[in-house]
Amino acid sequence: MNAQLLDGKATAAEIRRDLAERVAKLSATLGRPPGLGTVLVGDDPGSRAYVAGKHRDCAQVGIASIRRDLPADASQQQVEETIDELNADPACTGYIVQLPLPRHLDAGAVLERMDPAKDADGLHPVNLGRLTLGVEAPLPCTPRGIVELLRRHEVPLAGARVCVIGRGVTVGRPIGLLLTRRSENSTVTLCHTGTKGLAWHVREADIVIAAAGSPGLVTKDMLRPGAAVLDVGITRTDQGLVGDIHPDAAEVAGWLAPMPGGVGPMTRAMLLANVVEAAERTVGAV
Ligand SMILES: Nc1nc2c(c(=O)[nH]1)N[C@@H](CN(C=O)c1ccc(C(=O)N[C@@H](CCC(=O)O)C(=O)O)cc1)CN2
Repeated sequence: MNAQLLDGKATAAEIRRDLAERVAKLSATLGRPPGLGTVLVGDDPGSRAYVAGKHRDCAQVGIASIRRDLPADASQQQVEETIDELNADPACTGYIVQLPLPRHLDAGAVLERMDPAKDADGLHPVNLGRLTLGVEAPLPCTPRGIVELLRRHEVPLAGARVCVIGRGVTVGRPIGLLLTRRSENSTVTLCHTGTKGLAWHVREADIVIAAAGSPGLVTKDMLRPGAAVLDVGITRTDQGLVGDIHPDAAEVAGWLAPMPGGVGPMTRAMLLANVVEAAERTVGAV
């Protein structure tokens, strides 16, 4: 079987073109462009690269960038002061705190201190609560990107059996909430390190979303032929970046979102969409 490519790079480029038009209109209405803030603590190369990518994307669609970089030994108080500053800054439409934070910091307390209306990542407890209740809220970027990618490639969602691997807060937990909404109507099994018989769960699934950070975890023998397979795992090795989906999976998958080029670019595009929508809300356009 030749898997159909779920091309996140091309899809994200389409989304950015649409967003650039909306940003131009918003900038005219507001008298200034919407602004995205980022808070980066420390010098993890991956996190630095993701933040740099976010600001490049902003420049491409006309969103202003506000960047706050703090040293790896920044205190909880310093980080929280930065949050207070962005909460109060009228030029900042929305912002994100790049995760993970260094271990000495209380990430939960940092996220909770954000103004939920400026939470461009949809990771504030209030917004995750709204998502749980089915009330409108900014959606976490990777899960939103996954749903958008599946929809735009017409992968059937209603009634689909979805196996999610990984229970992290940015992907695994919220993707189940999105896919089980009435509008998606999928049935989700959330697998994690305590799951017995992972291969059995994967084989039952029409859609497999691997976000475990375990290189090559899902192999072709585990998959139902024709399944849609999305690789969200990224592990940095001496050989480069490695995903959770073994390359041989392409032989049996019906659709494949590879790493790189699948879900990652969609994560970036959805962050821009969240900022644009937050700005549109301030002018009553949505
Ligand atoms: N505050 C947040 N922190 C983190 C998030 C998040 O959504 N919000 N997600 C990840 C990191 N991330 C964005 O922040 C992210 C990860 C990967 C990609 C991406 O485009 N990946 C490429 C491959 C990697 C590369 O080229 O370096 C791809 O898949 O094509 C974008 C954003 C954790 N932290």
